[in-house]
Amino acid sequence: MSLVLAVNAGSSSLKISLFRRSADNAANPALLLSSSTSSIFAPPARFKLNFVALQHRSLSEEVDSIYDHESAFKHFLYRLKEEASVDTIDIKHIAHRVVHGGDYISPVMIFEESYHHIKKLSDLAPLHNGSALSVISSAIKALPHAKSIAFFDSAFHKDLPTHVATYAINQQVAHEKGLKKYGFHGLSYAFILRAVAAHLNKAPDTLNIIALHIGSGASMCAIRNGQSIDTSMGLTPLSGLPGATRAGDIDASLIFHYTSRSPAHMSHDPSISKEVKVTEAEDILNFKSGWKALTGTADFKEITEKADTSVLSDPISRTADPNTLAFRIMLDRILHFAGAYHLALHGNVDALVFAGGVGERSAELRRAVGEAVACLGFAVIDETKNSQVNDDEGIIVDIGKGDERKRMLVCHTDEQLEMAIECSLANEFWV
Ligand SMILES: Nc1ncnc2c1ncn2[C@@H]1O[C@H](COP(=O)(O)OP(=O)(O)O)[C@@H](O)[C@H]1O
Ligand SMILES: CC(=O)OP(=O)(O)O
Ligand SMILES: [Mg+2]
Repeated sequence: MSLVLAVNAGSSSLKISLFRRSADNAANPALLLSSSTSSIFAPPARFKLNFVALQHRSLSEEVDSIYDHESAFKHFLYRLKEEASVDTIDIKHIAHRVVHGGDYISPVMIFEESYHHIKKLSDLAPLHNGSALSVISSAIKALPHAKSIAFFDSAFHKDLPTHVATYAINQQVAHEKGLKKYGFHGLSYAFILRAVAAHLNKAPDTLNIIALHIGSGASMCAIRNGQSIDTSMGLTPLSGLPGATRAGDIDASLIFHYTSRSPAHMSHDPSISKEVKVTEAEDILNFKSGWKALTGTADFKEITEKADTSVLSDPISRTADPNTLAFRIMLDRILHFAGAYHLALHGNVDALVFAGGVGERSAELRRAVGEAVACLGFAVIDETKNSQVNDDEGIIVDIGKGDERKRMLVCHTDEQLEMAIECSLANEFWV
């Protein structure tokens, strides 16, 4: 038996699915079980395991001993041994989501060289690559017979137009240091493209999509003829939309002012800029910002429940309530990119697609975005369909009122399944 274990280390979660590959139907790996550990850095972490092959028997527990991705992975292996009749020797491949691939534009087997390449990129994805590597090392130790393969988030954006990928800085330095827009959430966008193409019965390379992946990390992507032509994250997953603990786009100078000790000190000491340590700046912008910094919670559901959504359509709202403000900021930044991507696609858009933990679950955010983009010719959201979207529905849910205008869709994105499909189809990994 050939089993593929697909492991997705997100910034706040570890999602793992186990698939069976059959050689004569490699494009459709069969899901055997799935697991998710959420709130990894907001203890207690919640661990869930769902045995699809066993009438969906499931297990859900709070686990005090989980405090990072590696301990979450170890807990998964422990539960796999205890609860599932899976012989781990049958796990022939482990597909790992790695957020930053740098120059790697297709999946690679983990050997010493590729491991160090990913490690070198850790500074460019501080919430991700290190966590993924800790899980990769742990997996190699626990399942030494299996091939570990890295699948990169950045790969989907490999053909970004040069003018989109280039920052307006000294180009010699940019080339030497690889300072350009890479873009992330690519496994999710590849899955969304695949799923929307199947839903609309169109070839992926004819599809134009504005995709929103809104989770702890949030980004958007303009897809033209099946290819990413722009995306909101950049050199690192920090830029673009705010996230749970990420600032998103700011004036780059802000960080120098943020970290200065006091205005008096600043005006008298010309060497003030030397005080700003890169690590401190990154720590602030990646871990101590975002909607958690605005409201005190990383849980967008709680923010939505407390926010006063009645002020959303007021263009000059001056709300000071933190939850309303956090919601309003997300909406504002999403609309900023939606407008830009609509133009980049010359208004020729098949669908706007919501995905990610927030995108798939926040009917309020979808409603607010829907009301705003309707003026661009998108289908009006059917509130009954919108409020009834749930995790158990099909992969794509059409929440529009059913006309043939630009569609409004929700996609239950599945980065693990995307990796399993890509892994199963890649003959070079099966020789
Ligand atoms: N019902 C909900 N409404 C709004 N946000 C939600 C809901 N359920 C979960 N979320 C948010 O989804 C986010 C996690 O998204 P996810 O895509 O799973 O994260 P990760 O970036 O770790 O992959 C969390 O910020 C959580 O608060
Ligand atoms: C790239 C990124 O931000 O990923 P995640 O949303 O899984 O944290
Ligand atoms: Mg994620």
